[in-house]
Amino acid sequence: MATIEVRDLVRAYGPVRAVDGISFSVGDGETFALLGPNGAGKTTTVEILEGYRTRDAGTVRVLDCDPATGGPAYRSRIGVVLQSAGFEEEFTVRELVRLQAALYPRGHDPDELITLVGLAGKRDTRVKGLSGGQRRRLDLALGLAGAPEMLFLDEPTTGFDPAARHRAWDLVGNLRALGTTILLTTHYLEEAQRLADRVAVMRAGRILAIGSPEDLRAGSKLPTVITFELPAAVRVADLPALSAPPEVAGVTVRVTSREPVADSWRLTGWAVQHQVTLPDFAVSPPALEDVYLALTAENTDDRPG
Ligand SMILES: Nc1ncnc2c1ncn2[C@@H]1O[C@H](COP(=O)(O)OP(=O)(O)OP(=O)(O)O)[C@@H](O)[C@H]1O
Repeated sequence: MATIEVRDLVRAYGPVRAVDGISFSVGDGETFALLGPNGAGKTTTVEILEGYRTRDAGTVRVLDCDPATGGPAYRSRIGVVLQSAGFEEEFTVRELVRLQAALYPRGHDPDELITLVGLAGKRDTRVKGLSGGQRRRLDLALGLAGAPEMLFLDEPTTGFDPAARHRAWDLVGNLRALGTTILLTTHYLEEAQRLADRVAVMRAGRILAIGSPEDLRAGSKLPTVITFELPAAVRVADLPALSAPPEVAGVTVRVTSREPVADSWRLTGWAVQHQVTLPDFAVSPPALEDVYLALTAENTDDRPG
């Protein structure tokens, strides 16, 4: 069953078609990421699904409701974590989470939630005393306070330090394991690769590609790259013939390989035979980030504005 169904969605701001006829669906319990450069139309799409922005054309169903007409009853079933929520600076973390949870018929226990997002030590701290990353964690706690059936996360880890980001990923992973459907926007491709079952890459209001990160990587036809350090006693000309000529930068050799298995075998077999080591030997298939960069670079943005 689909939790989100979007068909031919259009939203324009004057001459700018911010969302230009997109269609996608998100299954029950699925984590789905919208990716794309600044101005691609992600936030506009998400705000329409949340019921906070009107659409010009197309159909939208979320949790079997039309967000445009669902009103407070619809919004009490969804959780929204915005990029920059304005807080009442004088409230403490605990007071804010309690207030938020009290707005919902089946809100979470505030103390459990505060612990879940890693703010237990800041429970009684006023908002004005929180760091940027701690405020984002508070955003997350507030978005979850109503025990939502569906969660919208708009760039949830922007401004997090690496450890906090990993904790947030674990948290989203736990929510996902509990069956919460999650729609995520992010500029961190590693985050999408880590969290999302499927992603849609948007640009200029359109969806350029949609699928699981693995499907997009496999379908991209981008090459696997083999790298290693050239030992002092070895010249590039000594290396075996490969599917592509090696490129050398300093001591690093890079092969943009079309036959990664065969090239790895040729190189490692050659090294063993000649009793040399190839320091830092690595075979790197294309990452989601490579696919994203190739997709968004190929399609020029000719939209006015
Ligand atoms: N209120 C508005 N009035 C006029 N134009 C707008 C408005 N909101 C967004 N736009 C335009 O619509 C387009 C899509 O914007 P949107 O915020 O949806 O993109 P985004 O993909 O979320 O970008 P970002 O990654 O920067 O958050 C942009 O060209 C933007 O300038």
